[in-house]
Amino acid sequence: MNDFPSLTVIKKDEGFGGIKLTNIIEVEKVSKQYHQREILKDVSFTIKKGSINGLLGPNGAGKTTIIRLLNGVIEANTGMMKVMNFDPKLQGDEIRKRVGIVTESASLYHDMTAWDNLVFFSKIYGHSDTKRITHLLEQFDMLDFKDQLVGSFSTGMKKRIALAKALLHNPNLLFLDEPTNGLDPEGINEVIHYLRKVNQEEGVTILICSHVLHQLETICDSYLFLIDGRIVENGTITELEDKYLKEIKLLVETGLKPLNSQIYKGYRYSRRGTNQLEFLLASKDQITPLLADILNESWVHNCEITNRSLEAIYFTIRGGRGIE
Ligand SMILES: Nc1ncnc2c1ncn2[C@@H]1O[C@H](COP(=O)(O)OP(=O)(O)OP(=O)(O)O)[C@@H](O)[C@H]1O
Repeated sequence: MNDFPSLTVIKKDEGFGGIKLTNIIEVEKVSKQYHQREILKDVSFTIKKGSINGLLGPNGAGKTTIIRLLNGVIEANTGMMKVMNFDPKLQGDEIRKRVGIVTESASLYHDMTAWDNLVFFSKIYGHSDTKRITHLLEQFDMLDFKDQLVGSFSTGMKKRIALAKALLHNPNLLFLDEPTNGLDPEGINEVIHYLRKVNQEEGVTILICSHVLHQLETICDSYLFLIDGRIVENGTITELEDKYLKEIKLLVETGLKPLNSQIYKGYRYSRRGTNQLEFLLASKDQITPLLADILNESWVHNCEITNRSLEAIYFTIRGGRGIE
């Protein structure tokens, strides 16, 4: 445990976009029990500074427990954790000063205006700064609504104010617990848009807990899969695809009419619509030669890999059992 790596050491590995990144969170062999029941088992992972990460797993997997441990709200039974080089067991206050949290309930006062809520919480945080509040309301396109009661807002607007609240004290790290729950597709896209903005413009590292996989696909750099209190897999989507996507399903919109109803030039396919053929390929390397062959004979208007989703990968990891 004493050889736990220091955050000040630049790691050999390259980060996202080729930039060298340090780890902002390091977790090693952590377990947590409640009343002799093991909730987290031998959990180890790292989170790189500046990245957006999905902590994915079904209800009861232990996601919220991990967030609470990282914030020093509860203590691990065994193992080692470092958050920004602080030990949550001993230096929870230091961590909480530098971390923003958005929980499902958002904890806003519904009978107060957006502005008054943010002023109230910034005073509690000891960061009473109206410029920061105005900036955040602008960032989340809520300045025009600052004098309205939070209780009158849509779920999406409340989420935006909850995000602003979590960012009042300029945190380095943001934890989000099920941030898209209760939102319609438009609201989900909005939250994802704002999270990306916060990550890019303020350099905030983000850890998102969710059991809804497809919503996170467009935003996360890296994923952790937590099942029954264990991290069963982690990596970027490319790493996970390389490991788990053993067969590619390629849907091609084309005028091609192969003579054989099952095989075209050695590639297995099935017809999905008048101008749609779905090919089964052994790897991505077969896509270019297949398309070149088709284009020799006919037109192609579109093509897409249909089984590369995070959900498909999750099902492979989990052996076909559903996440929700
Ligand atoms: N204070 C507690 N005392 C006893 N058991 C607890 C306590 N907190 C959580 N648990 C149990 O630990 C397990 C993991 O809970 P946790 O809330 O971390 O899961 P989760 O992955 O966040 O689930 P969800 O997606 O439903 O929020 C659950 O079985 C839960 O009942």
